[in-house]
Amino acid sequence: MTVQFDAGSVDAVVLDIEGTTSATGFVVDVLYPYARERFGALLASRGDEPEVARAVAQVRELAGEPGADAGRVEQILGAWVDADRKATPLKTLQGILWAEGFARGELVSHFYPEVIGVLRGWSADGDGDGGGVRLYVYSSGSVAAQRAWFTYSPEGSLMELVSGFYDTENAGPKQEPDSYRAISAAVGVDPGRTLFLSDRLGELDAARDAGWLTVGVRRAGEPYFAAGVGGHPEAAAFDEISFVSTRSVR
Ligand SMILES: CSCCC(=O)C(=O)COP(=O)(O)O
Ligand SMILES: [Mg+2]
Repeated sequence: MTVQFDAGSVDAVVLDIEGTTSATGFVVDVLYPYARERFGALLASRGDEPEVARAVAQVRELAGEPGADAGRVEQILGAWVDADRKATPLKTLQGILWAEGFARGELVSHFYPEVIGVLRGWSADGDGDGGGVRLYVYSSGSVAAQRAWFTYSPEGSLMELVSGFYDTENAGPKQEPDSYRAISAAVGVDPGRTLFLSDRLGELDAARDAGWLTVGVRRAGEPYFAAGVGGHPEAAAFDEISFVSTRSVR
């Protein structure tokens, strides 16, 4: 279905990644195994690095196992991956490994075919003055992972398109309205002029509760396709969403 907004009524578009800009299948089949195979070595040889140590302490706390050794922490992480649990310390540790994998050229991110071109158009607004909407990312994947995702795309770096990155650490859980309020405060854009694109109803509801505009992105084959997006406007792809000028030309 097509969704139109009045050009000038939206200042910021905030993007979910998995299931929205990009295929869940790629995340689950490529990224998850890549990190999982490397958790053991990370915990064994780099457990003293502050970011790793902090995440491991959070794993122990969340699991209620303060005495968990490195082997047990690895097991817990594996169980969370199997359940696709979006736990912040899991995402931190995955993000460290993915960012290094992208930088080494072992990973290249995935975007649905129309996404990059549409984002370029929204960002530039098509008239050459670069005065389009500002683009942000809000994903359960860590900011480090998001930055690598947009740096190592199949079309090279897209970092110039993105004005800021938010995750469950710097904004909060994605199904809580307060997380969206925190992002609004950080980016300085009116909630009513901020549009969130996501595949998950709980996230869309939370964003709407915070006063944001929403579009549910329902792509065939994605895990949340059947669940639908409730009463939110919906689009099957980014090129079904447009910003249309209604100003009359004299
Ligand atoms: C580059 S982010 C990796 C994807 C990921 O781990 C994830 O949890 C994405 O969840 P999202 O909130 O984008 O649906
Ligand atoms: Mg998603």
